Amino acid sequence: MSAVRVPPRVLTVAGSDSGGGAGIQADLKTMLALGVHGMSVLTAVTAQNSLGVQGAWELPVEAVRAQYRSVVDDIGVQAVKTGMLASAELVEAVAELISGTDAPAVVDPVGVSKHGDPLLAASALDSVRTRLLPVATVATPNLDEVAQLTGVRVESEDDLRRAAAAVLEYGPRWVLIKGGHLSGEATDLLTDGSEELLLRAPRHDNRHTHGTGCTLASAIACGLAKGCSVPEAVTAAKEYVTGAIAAGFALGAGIGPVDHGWALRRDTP
Ligand SMILES: Nc1ncnc2c1ncn2[C@@H]1O[C@H](COP(=O)(O)OP(=O)(O)O)[C@@H](O)[C@H]1O
Ligand SMILES: Cc1ncc(COP(=O)(O)OP(=O)(O)O)c(N)n1
Repeated sequence: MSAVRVPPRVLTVAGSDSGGGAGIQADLKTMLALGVHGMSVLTAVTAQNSLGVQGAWELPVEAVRAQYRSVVDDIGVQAVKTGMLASAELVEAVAELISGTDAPAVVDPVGVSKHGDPLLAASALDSVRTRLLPVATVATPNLDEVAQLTGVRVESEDDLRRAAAAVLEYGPRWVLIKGGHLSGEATDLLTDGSEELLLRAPRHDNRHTHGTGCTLASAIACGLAKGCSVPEAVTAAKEYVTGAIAAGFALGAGIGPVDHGWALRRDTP
């Protein structure tokens, strides 16, 4: 009789993207593609498509707490990933829940969508700095989020180091500064303040990049849940997101999604 295999379990705490390219939908697709059991705590609902965000509604704090407790107290988690948290109240509640959970946390401090639509209230920035970043195993800000959180503007690869140092001041164990919005190669910097890893990938000339940040952060959480070190998990996640961007496809009239299924097709003869 063969033993029943129980896959690692990963929880995403994030908002819904009705268009299926980012948010909870991107996270769960990434988790399926990378062989873990994905679970979700919904924080907000967005009406969203390839053209932008047409509306957003956050959930009550008690609904977020209840979902989290249902999952963690019964099923258990090997890693948690956070995305859109919308308000200071939700940021603080989620930070408190994570601090009481014995699992690594990947914090994607989502601020605005690719189209410039706000996904986090300006009044929540301080809670992200002082409550959420300190409980992160890895924080994954993009360049706009770094500027919002620290005031550091990144225009070159050298600036990535200054940005990373500024984010580490808030207490995450590691920070991955995503250089996807820089010109040239798609270079990200991972550091814990002593070890440093520059992750370079060719820039794909593909406009269908909706959901890149959510996909990368979820893939990191999957690696951590499988027992990888942070540098190993980030290296594998970068390879996954790069492939997903290369295979991104047109949907709607605007920016289409990355292709979460590309690795499944590669791995399935
Ligand atoms: N056109 C691209 N080609 C290759 N990699 C990219 C491209 N755009 C973004 N990336 C990579 O995708 C990941 C997510 O980065 P980014 O798009 O900056 O995040 P966000 O979606 O949070 O704005 C990073 O690893 C970044 O380097
Ligand atoms: C509901 C929701 N959450 C997060 C985002 C931002 O996703 P990201 O992966 O950073 O991708 P872009 O929106 O920048 O393409 C979102 N749009 N919606």
